[in-house]
Amino acid sequence: MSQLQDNFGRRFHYLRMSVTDVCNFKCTYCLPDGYRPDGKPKFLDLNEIEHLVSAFAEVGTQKIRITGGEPSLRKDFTDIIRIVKDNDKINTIATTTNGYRLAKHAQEWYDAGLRRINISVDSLDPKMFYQITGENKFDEVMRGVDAALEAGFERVKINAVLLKGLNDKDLPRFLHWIKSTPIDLRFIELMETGLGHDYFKAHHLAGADIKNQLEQAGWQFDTPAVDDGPAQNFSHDDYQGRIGLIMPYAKNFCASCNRLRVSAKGKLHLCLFTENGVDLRDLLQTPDQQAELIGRLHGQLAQKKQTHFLHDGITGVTQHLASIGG
Ligand SMILES: Nc1nc2c(ncn2[C@@H]2O[C@H](COP(=O)(O)OP(=O)(O)OP(=O)(O)O)[C@@H](O)[C@H]2O)c(=O)[nH]1
Ligand SMILES: C[S@@+](CC[C@H](N)C(=O)[O-])C[C@H]1O[C@@H](n2cnc3c(N)ncnc32)[C@H](O)[C@@H]1O
Ligand code: SF4
Ligand code: SF4
Repeated sequence: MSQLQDNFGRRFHYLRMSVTDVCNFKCTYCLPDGYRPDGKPKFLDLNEIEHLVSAFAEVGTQKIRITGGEPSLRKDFTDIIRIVKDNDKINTIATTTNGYRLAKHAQEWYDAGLRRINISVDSLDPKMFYQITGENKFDEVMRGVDAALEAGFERVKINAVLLKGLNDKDLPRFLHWIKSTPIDLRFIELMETGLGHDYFKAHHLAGADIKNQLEQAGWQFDTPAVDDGPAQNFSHDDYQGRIGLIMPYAKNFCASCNRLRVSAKGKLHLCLFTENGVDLRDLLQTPDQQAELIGRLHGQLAQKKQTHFLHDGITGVTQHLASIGG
């Protein structure tokens, strides 16, 4: 089967698969009032996930990131990892987590086949962490980071959303941490979402400010590999860790887009800020639907737009990133 490609020559070998919308944190930029169930949600079950993974693998997907909401809230999270691992065509299994179950389960997830883990830590000041996430769990999450480092993951990345007036004084602490800790630290520019307009106005901070500070301190830009996504990465001889910047408002950010998304209820999203999701669930019920499912994927790829429209304040269907897994 042919590889998924859009009309702009971009190839899509990376699937961000959301497995739940539910989250136990209340990050002020994402779910400030916490998760609000909409009826009794029925998220993709293990069979549907297996069929989804199998179809995407057939059309060139090599990397799957399991995301959410908080993916580790699923009781069958380890089984989901195993399902992805059982597909020989997928060579990278990753997850993004708020880290609250990591201290207990890092080794179990690694043993099931998970190899890369991104953990959200918006501040290294426990009080600020609490203020941003609504949860007083800084120590627990940091124990999780240690457990991930010990479990032997190929990559441990830390995500911090840049927030004016909140964590914008934290750079020295973060730098001190990665001097002797081999993690990839990523600063993510706050993105506007449907419900986050006022928050965005109050707290958006351009990643370019951090980039200037890093360059002045001798950090070197790492030339991206062909298949790298949109993050800009930097390294420094005096530091064991590296730094990545995700700057979605920067020029040409979307040129290297290499990822597709499927929501926890089985909708394909061609972009994080797409106008609507396209239902795949009716074709996830039995293995013999795979050819039809692949046909739908190819048909949809032809509709993918060149960029997002965030500069015009158009956030599409995305009310908050927990609804699509970031
Ligand atoms: N606008 C936009 N933001 C993205 C994209 N990919 C990641 N991000 C942002 O970066 C956040 C963190 O991404 P992660 O879940 O850590 O995954 P990733 O950046 O793909 O990580 P790697 O696979 O390790 O490169 C997401 O939740 C988004 O906020 C993208 O394609 N477009
Ligand atoms: C939606 S969360 C899902 C996974 C998990 N719950 C976590 O927080 O890591 C994925 C990522 O999206 C980021 N994120 C959420 N809302 C955002 C926004 N408005 N702008 C930029 N990043 C955002 C979070 O910081 C997190 O790193
Ligand atoms: S960013 Fe992640 S941890 Fe925070 S509220 Fe959103 S889904 Fe939950
Ligand atoms: S904003 Fe949309 S098009 Fe741009 S990189 Fe992200 S997912 Fe791809």
